[in-house]
Amino acid sequence: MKAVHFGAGNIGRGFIGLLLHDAGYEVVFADVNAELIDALAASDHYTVHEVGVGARDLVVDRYRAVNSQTDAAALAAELADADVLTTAVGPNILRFIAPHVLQALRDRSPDAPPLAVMACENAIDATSMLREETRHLAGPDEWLELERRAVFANTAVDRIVPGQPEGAGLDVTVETFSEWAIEEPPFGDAPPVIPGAHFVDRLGPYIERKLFTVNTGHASTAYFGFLAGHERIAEALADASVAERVERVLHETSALIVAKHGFGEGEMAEYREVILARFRNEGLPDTVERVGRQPLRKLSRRERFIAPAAELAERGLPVDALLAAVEAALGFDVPADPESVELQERLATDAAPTFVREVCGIEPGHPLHDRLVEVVGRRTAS
Ligand SMILES: NC(=O)C1=CN([C@@H]2O[C@H](COP(=O)(O)OP(=O)(O)OC[C@H]3O[C@@H](n4cnc5c(N)ncnc54)[C@H](O)[C@@H]3O)[C@@H](O)[C@H]2O)C=CC1
Ligand SMILES: O=P(O)(O)OC[C@H]1O[C@](O)(CO)[C@@H](O)[C@@H]1O
Repeated sequence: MKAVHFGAGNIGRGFIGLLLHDAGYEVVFADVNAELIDALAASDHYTVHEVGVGARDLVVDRYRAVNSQTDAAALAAELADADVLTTAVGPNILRFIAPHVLQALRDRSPDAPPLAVMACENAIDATSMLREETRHLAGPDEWLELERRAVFANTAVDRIVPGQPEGAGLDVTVETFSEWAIEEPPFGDAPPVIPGAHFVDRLGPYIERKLFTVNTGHASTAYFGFLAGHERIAEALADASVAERVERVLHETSALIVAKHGFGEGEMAEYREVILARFRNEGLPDTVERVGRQPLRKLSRRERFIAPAAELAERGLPVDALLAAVEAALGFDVPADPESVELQERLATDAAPTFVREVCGIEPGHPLHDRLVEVVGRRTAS
């Protein structure tokens, strides 16, 4: 069994690559980072170091590595007979993976079992996004033939993998917790066997609960923490004023998850506690700058702040804490993060309604619109 995994970064090596390896797959890492690919190609194993209760050191071996930018032939050869294709590259990068998926399907024997394609990104319906990009490249006639050669399944991935310390090499430090939920129905009665993952009938409730709790909570901690002058996430949450604002945000998003998906209030309270304890893990050298990275993506319509706030506003439920987190996100000024630089430039030039429409995707007339314009207007120059 072979899996080609795009993105040999933190989640790629520290989570998805590890679980595929443990499931018995020969893993082929594909990445555009030449230094990383060369290091992987020159090595025969790396170690995933867990930190937290019950931590273990886990060895990953039997992998190969291909530079997907410069070695198209080797990549195509690996993909042609792969069983599984996964990604952990970032949602904005999926469009660059689509040509490889298309090539893989063109080269695949029509008689081979379908390729299982699973995008493992922090985004709702990331695999569907990848499928749509691929379909678009193929055109309608060819797609009719090619789509039978793959199964596209959405997934939700949860494991905190911080930036790695200098000198760590290929080894990755991760938290002990991990969850990889995969929607089962697209596979019919033949889902791939990945013991570390779990298959669910409906992914929607899981991914929304995860994104609007783990990711909303983490990003809120990062933005409130950044403004309060903290460097690390654990340190930010030790600040009572940050923790209190994060908890208020999560009470709001939990109200949506309870109302929309039927999770119990008690169950959500426990879920929040587990998550906040994960963020407080002192063993994770996680920074507010990493967790707050790419603020424009995080402020977009289907993401962790605007999506729950919009739905709460539509239901007439409170959004004050979420709006406070949005305001904090607008103050994320990190010169090393290109999206943060663009954010600050837009705040200096855009009128608030323009920003709200173009960045947050909220149109006039939406119940969130006027309050969001007011919040953004406090940060814009005009
Ligand atoms: N780090 C974390 O704690 C978690 C991250 N995620 C998600 O996983 C995804 C990856 O995140 P990380 O691993 O943290 O990022 P990362 O930056 O460590 O890794 C991303 C990798 O993708 C590679 N890449 C970029 N463009 C590429 C391309 N065109 N083709 C092939 N590879 C390419 C980069 O070179 C890099 O090695 C993101 O969607 C993130 O939201 C999800 C859960 C947890
Ligand atoms: O690129 P993003 O969306 O910030 O993804 C990384 C986030 O995902 C998480 O691991 C949660 O699963 C957080 O640690 C981290 O903030």
